[in-house]
Order: sequence, then structure tokens, then C-alpha cells
Amino acid sequence: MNRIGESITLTLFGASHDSRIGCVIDGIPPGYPVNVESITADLELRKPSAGIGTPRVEADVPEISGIVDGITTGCPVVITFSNSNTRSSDYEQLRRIPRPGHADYPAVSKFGPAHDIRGGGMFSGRMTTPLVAAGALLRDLIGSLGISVGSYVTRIGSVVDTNTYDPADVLTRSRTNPLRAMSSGIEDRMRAEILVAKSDGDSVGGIVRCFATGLPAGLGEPFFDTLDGEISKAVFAIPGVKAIGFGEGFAAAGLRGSENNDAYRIQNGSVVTLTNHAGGVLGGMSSGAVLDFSVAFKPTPSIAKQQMSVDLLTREDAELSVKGRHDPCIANRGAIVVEAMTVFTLADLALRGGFLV
Ligand SMILES: Cc1cc2nc3c(=O)[nH]c(=O)nc-3n(C[C@H](O)[C@H](O)[C@H](O)COP(=O)(O)O)c2cc1C
Ligand SMILES: C=C(O[C@@H]1CC(C(=O)O)=C[C@@H](OP(=O)(O)O)[C@H]1O)C(=O)O
Repeated sequence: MNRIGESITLTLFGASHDSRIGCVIDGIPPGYPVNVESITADLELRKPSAGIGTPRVEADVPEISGIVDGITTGCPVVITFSNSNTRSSDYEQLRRIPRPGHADYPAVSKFGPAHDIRGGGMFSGRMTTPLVAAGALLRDLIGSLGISVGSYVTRIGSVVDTNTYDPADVLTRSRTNPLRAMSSGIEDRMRAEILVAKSDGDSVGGIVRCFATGLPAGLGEPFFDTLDGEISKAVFAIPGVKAIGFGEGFAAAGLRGSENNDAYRIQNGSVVTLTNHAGGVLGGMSSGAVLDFSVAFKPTPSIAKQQMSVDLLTREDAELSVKGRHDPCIANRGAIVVEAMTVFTLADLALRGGFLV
């Protein structure tokens, strides 16, 4: 089933070169406002940016049904987008000679000749368009609990942003540039890194750091539907995601308990932690601290540089230089998708846990 969620479900349909792509979101309580302008603003952040993104630009105007007079009715909401700017001829040889790093070989093995390989089919980054719209639509729902979600790019290739930022600042500042960087100096260096890889016929990866502020303590279900587990599942749906780490993540393995524990204190009558090594999750539940996790995107698989592949028809080795229109980096475009999957998961868990009715 191409579906995620329990109290709110999201079903994804279409393919990169199909006439339409979209999603069905079921379970949104009635009476919540839907802000089309903020959906459009989030969709803009997913669009490719000239020079550092795929030249395939789609209008990405959402067609939304299931909303009356700007509010949800309690019935499923359907959001669709048309695919107009497709060039399927780029994909003809890939059924025979699969791209290293893309989904071609496992998809052809699984679905046989019926696999829609055009544009990567269902396995395309294109499919993240409806995800972003769904996340944007649900922002107001979790916003009613005081929760906000934002992200920024901490790394593109060898350019790493090691600065510390106030999460509230991240929620707004990283939305001002296509690299999703926190300063214009870092943005320039990240852009240069992408352009150098692109001119080599290559690509680069990156890391997105996501914050959710305003979470009540206790969001997340024991034992299997944990906050970190559910977010990880949703985030791993995003094509190109290879790793996720909450708080210290892998680095926690090298710390002592005395260094990794977040000490409690009472401040203004509330329980607070002095640090946030846990990234806001303990026992699979929100701790009340800021939810803080990082997501690694691999370098885009479709590259012009010649690579070794195989001819699945002749069963011989083959060489491949991928033609067509591709992103030399996906992490910056992926940041808003990470936010969307986080918003979706928080909305679903909030409903499941009785935080929202
Ligand atoms: C927003 C976005 C855009 C993407 N653009 C491209 C692209 O232009 N070319 C490409 O080969 N992969 C692109 N990808 C990544 C592939 O879709 C992904 O690597 C592929 O489906 C294989 O899945 P996996 O990397 O999760 O194993 C993009 C991913 C996202 C999220
Ligand atoms: C169209 C988008 O990105 C596409 C994601 C993608 C892939 O393999 O993931 C491959 C390319 O597809 P095409 O060959 O059809 O241009 C990208 O352009 C988009 O994100 O809107």
C-alpha cells in the first residue's frame, strides 16, 4: 500500500511522467483552516533553482478538493498537480542499462516490463511535490498546539555550517534562499560546491537539520510507534535519504553518560533541560525540549560522468553516462520535504495521542 499514517493517512499516487501526481489525506478533523498561500510558499521552496537544480521546471499549482470556504470538512482532502514538462525519451535506454544509484534495477526486477521508468516513475523526487503540499496543509493543525517546524542545510559536499542557531531563527531565516542556508556567506560557498560538481558531470550530497518547537512532552506511542521511529519512517520515504540522527545521533556513542544526559532544572515553574543532546526525544516520546534531528541526503545518482553498469538484455557489462535533466544536489530541495514529513508525523501522533481532537 502506498500509504502512511494511522489517525491521519496520506496516500500517494501518480508517477514522474504520468499526467498527474497527487495525494489523498484522510482523517483531518473538520473545521481546520487551510491556507493556500502557505502551501504555495512551501511548494516554492521545493522547486529547483536555476543553475543548481534540474532544468525541468513545473508550475506546481495545487488543485485541492475537500475544502469548503477555506476549512476542512472532515472528508478526505485530495491534492493534485499536473506534469507538463516531461521528456520521456531521456529514459528509454535505462530499462536495459540501469543507472547506478537510482531505483531502476530493483524496480525493473520487482515490477518487470510494466515498471514506468520514465523520470524514475514512482521513485522520482517529483513525487515529493504532493508530500510538501500535504505537510504545508497540516501546519495549521499542529500550529493549534503551538508547534512549528523548520529546517536548514548544514552541509553540502565539503561545505559544513558548524554555527549554532536559535531554532526560532531557523524557522524563518533559512526560507529566504534556495540553498536553505543560514547566511549568504555559507549560501555562496554551498552554491559554488554544487557548481563545481556539476561542471565535473558529478553531484554532491548534503545534510538537513530539522527543528520542531513547541512540542508538549509525551508525544509518541510506546513501544513501536515512537516519535523518532515514526519520523524516521516518514523521512526515509523521501528519495535520496540515507541516514537520520536525533540530537547527538551517532556521536552519542562516543560520549560519557555525564556528557550526554540532559540535566533538568525548574525555570519559571517549568521543567527544562540545560542541554539537548537527546534531540527532544526520550523513550520514544517528546521530552518537551526542541525536537532536533539531522537527515543525510546522498549525492544525486543521475550524473553525466561515465559509470559502469550492465546491459540487462545481453547480460554484458556496459558503460553509462546519464543524459537528461537532473539536480546536481537534492539536499537543499529536500529540506522542505523533511519538514513536510515531520509535520505530517506530528499531526498523526498528536491525533493518536489525544493531543488534538
Ligand atoms: C527533491 C528531489 C529531487 C531529486 N532529483 C533527482 C534528480 O534530478 N536525479 C536523480 O537521479 N535523482 C534525484 N533525486 C533522488 C532520487 O529520486 C533517488 O536517489 C532515487 O529515487 C533512489 O532512491 P534512494 O536514493 O532513496 O535509494 C531527487 C530526490 C528528491 C527528494
Ligand atoms: C521533476 C522533478 O525532479 C526530477 C527528479 C528526478 C528523480 O530521479 O528523482 C529526475 C528528474 O526528472 P526528469 O528527468 O523528468 O526531469 C528531475 O527533474 C521535481 O522534483 O519536480
